Amino acid sequence: MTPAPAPAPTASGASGASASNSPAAAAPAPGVPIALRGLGKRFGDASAVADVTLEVPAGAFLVLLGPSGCGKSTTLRMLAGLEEPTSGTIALGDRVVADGDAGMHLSPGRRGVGMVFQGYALWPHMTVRQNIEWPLRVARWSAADRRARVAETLRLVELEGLAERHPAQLSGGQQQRVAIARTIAPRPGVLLFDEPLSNLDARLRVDMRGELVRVHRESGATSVYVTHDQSEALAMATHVAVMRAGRLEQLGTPDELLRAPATAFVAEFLGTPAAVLVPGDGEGTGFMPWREGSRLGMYRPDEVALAPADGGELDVEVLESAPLAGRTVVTVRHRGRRLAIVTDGAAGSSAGAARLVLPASPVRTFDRAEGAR
Ligand SMILES: Nc1ncnc2c1ncn2[C@@H]1O[C@H](COP(=O)(O)OP(=O)(O)OP(=O)(O)O)[C@@H](O)[C@H]1O
Repeated sequence: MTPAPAPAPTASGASGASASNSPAAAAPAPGVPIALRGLGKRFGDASAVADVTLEVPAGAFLVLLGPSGCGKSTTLRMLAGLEEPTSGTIALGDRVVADGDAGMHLSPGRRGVGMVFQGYALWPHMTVRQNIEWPLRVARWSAADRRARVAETLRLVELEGLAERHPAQLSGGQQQRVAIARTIAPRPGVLLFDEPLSNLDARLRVDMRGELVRVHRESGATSVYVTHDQSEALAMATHVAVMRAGRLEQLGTPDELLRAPATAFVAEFLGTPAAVLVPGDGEGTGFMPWREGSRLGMYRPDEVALAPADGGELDVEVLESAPLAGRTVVTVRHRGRRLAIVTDGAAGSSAGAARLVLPASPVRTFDRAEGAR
């Protein structure tokens, strides 16, 4: 990935008395590139994040993705300034905001970051307008600048008609939008999101994804978004950092991760359904599926087929079939591993013993021991 040229870092909205009375208050804040170098966090003897190095350009939408406990939230909290790294550095634009080795740590208010939490707490006694205006008052924006920015932010989140309501008079999704508006109002150069959609119902979650990405783009900020939901990550991200046990497993665009996963873990974590991984030995057309093999061959779920009678090379047990956009996802078990393949029509939907036909060679192979790390 080629980082975009770095724009001059902003003194940035959130803390800027400089924004007050200034025409600059009406200009979009440029996002800043984010660079983590050897970032680590220990809690006593336990390592929550270890040696994470990554860089994204200004305006990126970076998603931190991984299973529960892999260190996503801790990484985000270090970016926000809510946790101090125990090693490594965080740079926002040209500014190093935390250095774990040197014990240097800028407070959250001095970083130019805005954060949207899962449990967004709006002030219940304030109207929507007053809630959004609050951080601008704290940052000492002038009354005229505040009025203009609140109107602009209300338009951006499409809440113009609800400005005089109180939070209790809003739906969950509308409250979430107020929380987002309040965060982006001071024009932070970096927006941080910690599973902000997890309290919403499934339908609203999908609608809000699109809205969040639009708000991100129009705000001009660089965003970092934590989720364990891979479909959310793939739908929203310009860059995905897959984390595992505190470490960065792979950084790439959604397309790169799906086409060229660096590890078996990434291949199995991403995709609907995920790639089919089969133990065996050899490479390319020489790859032979074999139970004791030291490698894992990766195949695309729609290139593996159920074999006609007497055909096929891989004994499996069909567990279930489910429709997916006019095709069928067949879930099978092979030597204790659940695999899902995609077939046309409703073929092979009956449960029981079956065989699979594999393409002539796997897309790629992984070291099996590494995959099981
Ligand atoms: N304040 C703390 N004190 C001790 N250990 C902590 C603390 N915060 C997090 N951890 C540990 O650090 C590891 C990473 O936690 P973190 O919350 O970053 O994971 P996560 O990927 O965000 O998980 P989830 O998706 O479940 O929120 C976990 O093992 C967790 O128990």
